[in-house]
Amino acid sequence: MKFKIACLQMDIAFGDPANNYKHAAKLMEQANAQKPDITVLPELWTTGYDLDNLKTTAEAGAQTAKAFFKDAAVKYNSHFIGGSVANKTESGIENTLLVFDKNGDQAGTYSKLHLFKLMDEHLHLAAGKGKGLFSLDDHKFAGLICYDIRFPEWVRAHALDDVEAMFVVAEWPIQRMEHWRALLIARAIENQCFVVACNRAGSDPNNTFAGHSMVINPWGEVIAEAGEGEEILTAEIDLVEVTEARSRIPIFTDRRPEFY
Ligand SMILES: NC(=O)CCC(=O)C(=O)O
Repeated sequence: MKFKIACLQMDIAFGDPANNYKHAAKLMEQANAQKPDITVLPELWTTGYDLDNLKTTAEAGAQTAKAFFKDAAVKYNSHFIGGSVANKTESGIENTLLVFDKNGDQAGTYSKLHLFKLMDEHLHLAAGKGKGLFSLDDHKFAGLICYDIRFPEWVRAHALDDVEAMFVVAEWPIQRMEHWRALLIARAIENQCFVVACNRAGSDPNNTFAGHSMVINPWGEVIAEAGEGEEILTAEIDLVEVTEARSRIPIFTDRRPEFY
C-alpha cells in the first residue's frame, strides 16, 4: 500500500498556543493541495520549549489538540500524526503524541519515554510508560519523539511488533544535525522500515532548530529531505518495499536474541 506523506516543518511561536494553532491550520490548508494520506506535525508544536510556562499552557488531557485533529482529519480526509503537545495528566505534564485516522477517530497516543536533560525536560515533564504503536488502514506503525531515536533498543522493540514505518516528531537543534541525519538513517536500515521524521524550523530563546525533516526508505535511502526553513515536505512511501527488504536480508529471522 502506498501513502502520500506531508510533514509540516513549521516554525513555532514560543509559549503561544493560540498563534501556533492558527499557523498549523494555515499549513494544513496548504498541504491539502497535495492531498496527503498522512499529515505529520513536529514535537511540542503548540507551546515550543517554553517549559517554564507549561503549567498554564499545557492542555488538560490534550483536549484542544484532540478536537483540532478530529476536525482536521475529517475536513482533509487525511490521517494525522499530530506531532506532540504538552498534556496535563494525573502523573504530571507529559509530552504526548496524538494520532487520528481520517474518520476523525483517535488511533493512537504515546507520551515521550526518554526525557532529554540537556533541554531540561526532566525538570518539567513526566515520562510516558508505554509504546507508541498504532494501525492505520490495517498497517502497523509507531510514533517516537525526538530524543527516542538515540535508543536503538526502544526503536527495535517497536520493529519487533511488525511496524512498517516509524514516525518521529521532533524539535532537534541545529548543532546536532549530523546526529539527527545519521541516527534516523541508521534506525531505518537496522529495522528495515520507513522512517518519516518531522522536525520544526526556526528558533526559540535557547536554540535554533535544524529543520531537515526526512523520509527514509527501508534501505536507508533518503527519498525526501527539507531544508532548514519552514517547509511542507511531501513524499510517497510504498510499504511493499518493507517486505522486499526484509525478505532480501532477513535480519528478523536471523537474529539470535538468546545470546544478546
Ligand atoms: N527535543 C529533543 O528531544 C531533542 C533531542 C536532541 O536534541 C538530541 O540531541 O538528542
